Amino acid sequence: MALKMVIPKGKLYDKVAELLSDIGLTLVGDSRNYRPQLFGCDIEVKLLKSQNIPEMVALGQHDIGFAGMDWILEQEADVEVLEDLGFNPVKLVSCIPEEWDWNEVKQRKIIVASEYKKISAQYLNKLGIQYQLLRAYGATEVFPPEDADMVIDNTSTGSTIRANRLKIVDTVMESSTQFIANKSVLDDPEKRKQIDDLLLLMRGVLNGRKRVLLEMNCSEESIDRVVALLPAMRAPTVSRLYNADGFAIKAAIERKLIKDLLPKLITAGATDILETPIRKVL
Ligand SMILES: Nc1ncnc2c1ncn2[C@@H]1O[C@H](COP(=O)(O)OP(=O)(O)OP(=O)(O)O)[C@@H](O)[C@H]1O
Ligand SMILES: O=P(O)(O)OC[C@H]1O[C@H](OP(=O)(O)OP(=O)(O)O)[C@H](O)[C@@H]1O
Repeated sequence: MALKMVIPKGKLYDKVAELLSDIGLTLVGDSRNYRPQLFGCDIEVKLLKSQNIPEMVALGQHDIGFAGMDWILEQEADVEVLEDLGFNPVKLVSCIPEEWDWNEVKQRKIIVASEYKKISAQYLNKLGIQYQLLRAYGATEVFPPEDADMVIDNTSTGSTIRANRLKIVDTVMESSTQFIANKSVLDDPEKRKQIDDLLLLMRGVLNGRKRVLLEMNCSEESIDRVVALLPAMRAPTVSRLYNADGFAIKAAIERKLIKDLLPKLITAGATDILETPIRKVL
């Protein structure tokens, strides 16, 4: 039977669609079609609001899906988290009006607006303060000061918090997009194999995005200096140049090291340096 996959519409969609495309599965459908086709495999796809996904996967309506960790925890969804994809990172923060003193606010009973009722209650209970929770349905940051004393909401750039003249008092949790599965589906050997294969390819793509492939030439005299600079996955590949003195070197290097590494390689004697993206590391 076809594997059933649920994909978040909204903010999380683009990164998930890009990942699927990078593993060779292309989503086809217009933006109002919530049942796109996934070409290249036997997987049935449906789009849902990301808040509905953890519950639907836990119930077994869908075998696998993608959802923010915030909504997995908020719904206490009993799903298997297969991989933290790291996409769309946010922090859930508690905020009060900019000019208020948090130590004073803590002393009285406060009204707290949030879309995350369970996570908020757990946080506020831990603080040991008196509160009343108000379920927000978006635009949470606009509630204070007239309609609430505090908000607990997600933030990415912080611009919505600043624009509404709020300040952060605590980080309640961090969240990013997770690849999840229904727990009992993993007991089905055929579906398990399909899911494991998807996971292998996704991890290959995520690892590939962290690295680039560097190729360069160098002379006999500089080879030891150049190789010593290369923090390759294992050891760099070194081969002799045909009909010439010197070597060709190839190594997969962490992307974040490249900026500092390239000038050092040139100083050490590397020439003809090529940097290319890596699609997958398996
Ligand atoms: N500004 C943001 N940047 C990155 N991720 C976000 C941001 N806002 C929310 N998210 C994440 O997106 C998921 C869905 O949140 P939310 O309901 O706010 O967005 P949406 O349903 O995609 O958007 P909308 O309600 O505007 O259609 C959550 O897991 C949340 O953590
Ligand atoms: O830190 P920032 O980069 O400003 O992003 C955070 C804001 O983005 C989301 O709002 P959204 O645009 O989805 O509106 P909503 O509050 O109506 O859900 C979220 O709920 C925050 O309000």
